[in-house]
Amino acid sequence: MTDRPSPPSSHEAKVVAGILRDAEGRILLAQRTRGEHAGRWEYPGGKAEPGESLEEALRRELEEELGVVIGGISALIEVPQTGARGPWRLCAFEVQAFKGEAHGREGQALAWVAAERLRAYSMPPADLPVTAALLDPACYAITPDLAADRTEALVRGLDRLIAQGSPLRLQWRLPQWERSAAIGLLAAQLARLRAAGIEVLLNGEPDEARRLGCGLHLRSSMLATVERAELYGLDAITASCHDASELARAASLDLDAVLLGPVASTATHPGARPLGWEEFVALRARCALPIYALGGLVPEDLPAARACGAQGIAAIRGLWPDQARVASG
Ligand SMILES: Nc1nc2c([nH]c(=O)n2[C@H]2C[C@H](O)[C@@H](COP(=O)(O)OP(=O)(O)OP(=O)(O)O)O2)c(=O)[nH]1
Repeated sequence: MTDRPSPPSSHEAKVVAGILRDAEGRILLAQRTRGEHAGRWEYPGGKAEPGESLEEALRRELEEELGVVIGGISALIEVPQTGARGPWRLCAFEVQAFKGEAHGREGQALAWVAAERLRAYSMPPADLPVTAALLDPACYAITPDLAADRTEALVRGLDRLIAQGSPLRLQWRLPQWERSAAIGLLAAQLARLRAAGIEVLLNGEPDEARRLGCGLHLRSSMLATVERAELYGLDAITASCHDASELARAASLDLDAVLLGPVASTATHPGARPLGWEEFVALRARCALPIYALGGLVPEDLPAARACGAQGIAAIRGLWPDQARVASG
């Protein structure tokens, strides 16, 4: 587990936002009536006042704006951002219970939206990571770098991932394998992975992913050269990023998420300088894509990752089940 990040700086403005659900599980959005994002939809809330805790601010804002009194809350994600007026942070909370019927007390329109419809609503950029935290897996596993004769070990690992039963993205990356063997095994495994709720992204070419009907992961060298038109019709697309210019490139291609790292030192790239959480936050603040933190991380790092604006963690060792047995057996 990595060291916890230092707390956000005190000069950073905080905006709190609440995820409220109705009896059918629909989520409440409010339409902004003024300012830069007028007309866009957001998770209800507003700016925390000096000296106020985040919970106090959320309680006050939701009472003022919606006329509801909230019960327990839990942190979902914090999204550090850099705006024209300096650094600020969107702090989103799941609201476990509330009293009262939500109504737009400031003249704003409200909508209760089924989770799978959230992305149909135009939102401010900082909300993209919040919506992704609600909808997409927090864990992004990468296949271990097994030798080409280790099919059985790989399939055993997949069996265990499926048995775990938790939502997952899985990058199919087998650099030591013949291309046709790597793709042939994925074609044979794809249906059962998908049936288990595992979303597969092929580390490879757009055409290969299109033929298989799976997602695509772009290595950073490919991120630099790929054209948007080549990505047409693909499921989820992610990319490897290490700096601000790669993040900007990924944003310009409107990718679904990126992997940013290494956050801590990792055996996969022993010579690479770790970013650390502070640098991760600084890079995250300049970009509004969902970002998985990569490099030396394990599931216990998830709360720290979410507090730094990460969608979750991406890992080979940290997420591949029973790695020791796969490596030796
Ligand atoms: N409440 C809320 N605000 C959000 C979200 N996403 C996002 O970018 N924001 C921004 C819009 C505003 O600039 C700021 C919220 O402050 P506010 O609701 O008190 O708005 P305001 O009119 O006083 O501020 P401003 O637009 O004049 O800057 O955070 C979100 O999901 N919920």
